[in-house]
Parts: sequence; structure tokens; C-alpha cells
Amino acid sequence: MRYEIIGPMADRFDEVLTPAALEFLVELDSEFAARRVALLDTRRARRDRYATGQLPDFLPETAAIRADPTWRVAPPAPGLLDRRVEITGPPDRKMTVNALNSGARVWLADFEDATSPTWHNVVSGQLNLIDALDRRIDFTDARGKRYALGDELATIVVRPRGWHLVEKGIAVDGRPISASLVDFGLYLFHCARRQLDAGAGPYFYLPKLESHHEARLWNDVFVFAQQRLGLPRGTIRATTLIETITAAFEMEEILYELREHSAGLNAGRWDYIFSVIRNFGQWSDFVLPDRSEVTMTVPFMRAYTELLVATCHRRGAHAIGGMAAFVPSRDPQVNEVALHRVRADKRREAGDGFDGSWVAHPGLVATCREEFDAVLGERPHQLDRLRDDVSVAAADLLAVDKTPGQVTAAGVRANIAVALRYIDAWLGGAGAVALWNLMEDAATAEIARCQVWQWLHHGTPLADGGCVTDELVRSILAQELAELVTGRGAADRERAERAARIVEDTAFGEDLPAFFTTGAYARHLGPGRRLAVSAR
Ligand SMILES: CC(=O)SCCNC(=O)CCNC(=O)[C@H](O)C(C)(C)COP(=O)(O)OP(=O)(O)OC[C@H]1O[C@@H](n2cnc3c(N)ncnc32)[C@H](O)[C@@H]1OP(=O)(O)O
Ligand SMILES: O=CC(=O)O
Ligand SMILES: [Mg+2]
Repeated sequence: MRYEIIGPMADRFDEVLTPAALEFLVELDSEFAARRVALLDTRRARRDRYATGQLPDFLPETAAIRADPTWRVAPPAPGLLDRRVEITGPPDRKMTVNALNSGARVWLADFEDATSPTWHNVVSGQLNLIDALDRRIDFTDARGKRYALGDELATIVVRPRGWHLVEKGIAVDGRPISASLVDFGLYLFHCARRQLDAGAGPYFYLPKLESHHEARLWNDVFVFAQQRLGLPRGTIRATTLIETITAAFEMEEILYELREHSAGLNAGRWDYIFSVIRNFGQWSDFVLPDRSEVTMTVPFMRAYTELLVATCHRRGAHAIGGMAAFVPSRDPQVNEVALHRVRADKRREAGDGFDGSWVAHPGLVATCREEFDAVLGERPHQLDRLRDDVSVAAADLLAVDKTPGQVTAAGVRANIAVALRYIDAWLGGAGAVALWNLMEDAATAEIARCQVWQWLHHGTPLADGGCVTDELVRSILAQELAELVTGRGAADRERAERAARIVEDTAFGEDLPAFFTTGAYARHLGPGRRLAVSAR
């Protein structure tokens, strides 16, 4: 197999893209590429079945795994025992320093939802991780502000991109390589030994899995990679995000597949909501109200998080909470509301038995810590809280029609505005942005554009009169675009127009594309030379 670097080489990229590291990626690709493609086909077939009215259920063929009370996941690895606060964010240079110094126990260095997968972001993110581990990342910015690592740093956990994405910057035999394998492989290759020398290990978060077969693929990747790099089996640890409705039916099986390498499960709420719409959006009893109304306390979300905690603790695995989207604001009143909402979210999670949770911003670390301290005290986790009281049936996970709330004209406009502005930022290289005091990333933007599609598809009535029509959404998009481009130069205006076309293509059409990122990446991001990329 022959590899080729398609992306341009910038300063120090050769330290990441070494011949040995690239050979390792090629080995991973040749071993696992075909299985990845087959699993993506299975995803499509499953979605097609849901389109004909079938609904998911717990799997009969894995009942024995669920019924067997004896198995447990591996004990927590060094640096992952106490995870009461985890901060997330893209591994850009400044945020790497800020996240590691934030006081959180863990930093999720994110190549997925929070990163726009430009070639520069992908390679420089890896470089920043190497530099952070070598303590070579200190710098002074243009304003003269100095960034330097402190003494107490968060444990690094890397989230590679999901199985659906490819990386055009590296071609193997003329085709783009799996983005998951690039992010995982480069980090493991360069940083596993560095992490072990520092008393931790190579740790990962696994995003957007849809089944235990996909967990098995990751486990096989881990076994192969450890053997190839001479790392003892079980060195790698991975927390799996349960952020698709189909994975919620296979939580126990996912832990089982990864049990030698598992570090628990995380309730990835935003992608979870997105996956419900993606899979069942065409059914009228799955129409959701305004995005702001789909909170963690509505019945189908509550069922999923309760099941997640109970499942994890039965198997000795950490249960990690999700992301409240409110970010601090410079406006004191807005800030007070944001902190209050984040506190309520973390209090509920700690009370429900989660062992820790996520924050999006350093200004939220203390709030999350206080709520978990109040429940955990000196204990590093609450794995002993078995939640035998929890009983969740398939119908509870699918009780989307019990979600209270309405669809309003303001909700339609908010979704269009968020989708447009987020995609515009993403095309510009920013994978996470604060919009109207909320953190927006690929997962939250996917909800926004899918809800528009869903409401259009159903001609959903609006609480304030009228209903969602093609005319309405197009006129809102035109207004929002006009507002966005006001005062912009030609290049930025053109980028916003491209973003608007992506919104049209992925939210206003007959069919609902599974992800906006796949098609938008194929057409608009990544290195200049075009490789054939299918928008799966
Ligand atoms: C659905 C999911 O998957 S959730 C997980 C994925 N999403 C994320 O990880 C989003 C993470 N959060 C962020 O990216 C940011 O907080 C944003 C984009 C939402 C807001 O960032 P900003 O607009 O820079 O916020 P703000 O101006 O308040 O930041 C203040 C300081 O905190 C830093 N900061 C903010 N968020 C983070 C973070 N998550 N990690 C590290 N540093 C951060 C900023 O860099 C800035 O640093 P400076 O004072 O040295 O310049
Ligand atoms: O990745 C997290 C989510 O909520 O999506
Ligand atoms: Mg997600």
C-alpha cells in the first residue's frame, strides 16, 4: 500500500507526519478500512429499516451478556480514578494550555464536535498535544499575554473523529484514510510512551458509535495497535459516548466489547437528540418542540441517562455526565442565569449517580466541582451506587412523544440562525463557538438543521400561528444571511453564502442527509486537491 501526504506541510508538521507514524497509519488502514466501510453500510441499512417503521429494541442475540452478572470492565487507570470535572475543547495552542490549567481533572482534547477538521487543525492539534506532554507549549500571544503550563494538569483524553469521517490530507492507494484512525493513530504513536512515562496512559473518548459492532472494531484496533507498538494489552483506555439512540440499546454490549480497555460511558446529550431526529425524523410522533425545550428532564432523555448510570455501575465503569451548553458571559445578569443553569444540571447528574461531568469553559469548572464535591466528598467516584431502582424499557427510550413544549416561530428562526452561523464558523476553521450565550458545536448545530428539516417535512404548526413552510424557512434564511454578511469583506461574504447553501442542502431538501459534516468536508474543507470522498 502506498501513502501520499496531500495536505500542505507547514512549520513542524514533519514532527507529526514522520515516515514511521505514517507507516503505522497505513497498517491500521489496511487492517481495518474494509470493516469500517462495512459498518457504515450497516448503519445505512439500519436507518432504512427505521424509515419503513421498524423501531430499535434490546438485542435478543446478546441477552446472555446482559444477563451474566459476573463480568466487569477494567479497574480505573492512573489519572482516571477521579473524574468529577472534565473540560472539553479543541486542541488549539491557547486552549490546550487553558484547559490543562483549568483545575478540571480531565481534559477532553476534541478532534470531533469541537474541531473543524481543516488539515491545519488536525495536524497542529497533534503537535500541540506532543508539545504539551513535553512541556514545550508555553508562549506569549500578540497582546503580550503569557501562556504557561502550571504544576497541576488535567489528564489528557483524546477524542478522535467518528467512523463516518475521512481525512483527505493523507491518501492510501489514492483514497482518503479514515479520520478516526488518523486522530487515534497519530496520538497513540507519538504520545503513548510520553503519557506512560508521565504516570498516565493513552486515553480516548469514542464518539458517535451506533452499535456494539463498532465498539468491537475499536477494541480490535486497540489490540492491534498495542501489539504493533509494543504496549501491554489493556494500556489504552476508552470512554464511549452513548450519543446515538441505537447505542442506548446496546450500552451493556458496548462495555462488554471494550471491557479490557473501557473507562466507562458518557451521556453525549446533543448528538443523542440529533440521532433521534436523524433516525426517526419522518415519523409524526417523533416531532420535537423548540430546541430549548428538549432538556435533560424530558422523559426520553431522563430514561437514557438513568439507564446509563445503572448500566455503568453494575459493570464497575464510570458514568460521566454531559455538556450543559450555557457558557459564561461578560453581562453579569446573563452570567448569573448561565451559572445557575449549569449548577442545576450538574446537581441533577451528581444526585443521579454520575461520577463526574463535562464543562465547556474554564469558568464553569468550580460550579461543576462544587456540585460533585457535595455528593462525592472525599470519594473519587460513586461506583458503589448501583441504581437497582432503575428500570428502563425500550418504550421509555423511545417516548419522544411525551416531550412537552411547542414549536414557535422564534424556535425556527433560532435554529436557522445557529445552523448558518455555526457552519460559517466551521468553514472558517472554528469548530466551537459561543452564539447567544450558548456553546455551539457540530452536535448542537446538527440538531438545529435537522429540526428545521423535521418541521418542514411535517408542515408543523407553529404555536404563534401558521406552520413551517418552505417559503417561511427560505425567507428566514435570507434575512439571517443578510444580517450575517453586513459589513463583511468579499471572502467572508462568500463563506457565509456557502454556509447558507449548506443549510439549504441539508435542512430544506426532500431527504435528510445523515451528517452535514461529511458532505461539507468533501466539498469545502481539507487540502485543495480533490480526492473522491463519498458524503456518507
Ligand atoms: C456536544 C459536545 O460535544 S460538547 C464538547 C465539544 N464542545 C466543546 O468542547 C466546546 C468547548 N468550548 C469552547 O470551545 C469555548 O468555550 C467557546 C468557543 C464556546 C467559547 O470560547 P470563547 O469565545 O473564547 O470564550 P471566552 O471569551 O469566554 O473565553 C475566555 C477564556 O477562556 C478560554 N476558554 C474558553 N473555553 C475554553 C475551553 N473549553 N478550554 C480551554 N480554554 C477555554 C478562552 O480561550 C479564553 O482564554 P483567554 O482569556 O486566555 O483568551
Ligand atoms: O459529544 C457530546 C454530545 O453531547 O454530543
Ligand atoms: Mg457528540
